[in-house]
Amino acid sequence: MESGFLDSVTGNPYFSAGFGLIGVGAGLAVLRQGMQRGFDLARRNLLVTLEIPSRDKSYPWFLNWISHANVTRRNSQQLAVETSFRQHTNGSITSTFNLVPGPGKHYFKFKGVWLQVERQRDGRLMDLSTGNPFETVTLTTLSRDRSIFQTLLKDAREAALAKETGKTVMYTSWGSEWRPFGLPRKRRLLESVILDRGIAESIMQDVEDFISNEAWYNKRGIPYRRGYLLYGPPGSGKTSFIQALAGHLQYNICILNLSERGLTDDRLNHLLSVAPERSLMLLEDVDAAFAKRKQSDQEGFQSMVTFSGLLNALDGVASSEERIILMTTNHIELLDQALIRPGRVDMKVYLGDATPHQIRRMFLRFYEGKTDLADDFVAALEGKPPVSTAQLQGHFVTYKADPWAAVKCVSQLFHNSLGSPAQPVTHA
Ligand SMILES: Nc1ncnc2c1ncn2[C@@H]1O[C@H](COP(=O)(O)OP(=O)(O)OP(=O)(O)O)[C@@H](O)[C@H]1O
Repeated sequence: MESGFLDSVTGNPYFSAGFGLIGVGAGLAVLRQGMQRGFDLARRNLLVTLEIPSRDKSYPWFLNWISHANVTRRNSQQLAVETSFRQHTNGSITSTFNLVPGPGKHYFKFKGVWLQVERQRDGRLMDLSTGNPFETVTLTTLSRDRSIFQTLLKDAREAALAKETGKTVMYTSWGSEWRPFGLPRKRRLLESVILDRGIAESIMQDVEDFISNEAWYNKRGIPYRRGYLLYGPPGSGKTSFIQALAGHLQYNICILNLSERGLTDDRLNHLLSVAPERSLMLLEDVDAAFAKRKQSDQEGFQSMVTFSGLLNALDGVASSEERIILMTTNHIELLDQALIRPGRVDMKVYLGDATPHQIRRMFLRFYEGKTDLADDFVAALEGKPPVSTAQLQGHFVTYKADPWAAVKCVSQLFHNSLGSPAQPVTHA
C-alpha cells in the first residue's frame, strides 16, 4: 500500500517537477547563505573599518581635512557644504564654504591606499545640545593598510592645529558645550592696544603670576581661579586688550553671553566647569545682562540665569580647574557689590578715555617716527572734550596716509561724534 503510494507520487510528473524545484530552491538558498557567510568572513578578515562619531573631537578635524582632500574635488558627486564665519577686527564678517562629502559612500586614495568613506546620519537620534542629528563617518580599507587610519587622523589633527597656531580660537556656548565660533583669528599683538602707563603691564604680571602658581593655590586649598573686571567708557580697548592678552598668553577665549536665550543656572554652571583648557572666560557687558532681565517679560527675553546662579557659577563649586574670568562693563556703578567682591573679581581696572600718553603713542603707532607731529596733535587736543582711543583710531584711519591732515583736522574728531563725516584734506 505504501509502495503503491510512493510509486504514484514519484510516477506523477507534477510531483517530481515540484520536488525538483524545491530541491533547486533549497540548493540556491544554501549557496546564497554560503556566499553571504564567505563574503562576511572575507570582509571581516580583509577589510577594517574606523568609525568617527560626530561627538568625537576628531570629527570636525576629519571633515575639515577631507574638505581639502581630493575626494571632494574629483571623486564625489554628493557634496555637502560646511560654512564658517570669520569676524574681523573692524566687525565685518566673511564666510568660507568648505565642500565636504555628503551622506553616502565616497572613495579616495590617501598615501597610495584606497579608502571608502561613508557618512551616515542617524535620523532618529538627535544631539540635544545642538538640535543636529547624530552622524557617523565610517572609513573602510584593507586590513593590511590599517595603520593608514592613524596617519590620516594625525594629519587631520595637525592640519586643524596648524590653522590655530599663532591664532586665537573664539568659543561660544552651544547648548551645554563650547564650540569654536568661526575660524581662529590672527593673534592681536599686545603692542597694538595702547593703554595708559603701566596698566597693561600690571594686568599681565598678575595673570602670569596666577598661571605659574597652581601648586601654591592647591596646597592652600584655595580655588584656583582669578577674576578681572575691566570697566570704563565705550571704545577704551577693554575687549581688544583681552584679545591681546589671550594672544600673548597663547590662550583661547570663551565668550559667555549671559543674555543668551535658554541659558539656565545649571547650564551656566556646567559651561563654566567644562570650558576648554587654556582659555579665558569672557563675560562682556555684565551690567546689561541683569538690567535687561527687568524688561524681559514683555520682550520675550529668555535667559533664565538668576543673579545667585551667576555667583554660584563664578565660585565654581564644581571645579578646581584653572579658571580666569574677565568681565567688562561700561557701568561699574550698576554692578551688585556681591558680583565684584574679592574672590569673584580680584582686580578691577579702569580703562578711560585717551590720556595724552595714549594719544601720543596711538599717533606714533599710525605715523611712525613723526614725533613732532605727535606732540602737535597732543597739544591740539589739550582742553578739548575727552576722546576715546576708538575715536582716535577712526580718525587716524581716515587720514592714514596723511599725518599732517590728522593734526590739522583734529576738530573732526568732535564733529564725527555728532555724526558729520570726516573729510580728507589735501595740504601743501
Ligand atoms: N586702547 C586702545 N588701543 C588700541 N586700539 C583701541 C584702543 N581702544 C579701542 N581701540 C580700537 O577701537 C575699537 C573698539 O575697541 P574695543 O571693542 O576694544 O573697546 P571696548 O572698550 O571693549 O568697547 P565697549 O565698551 O563698547 O565694548 C577696536 O577696533 C580697537 O582696535
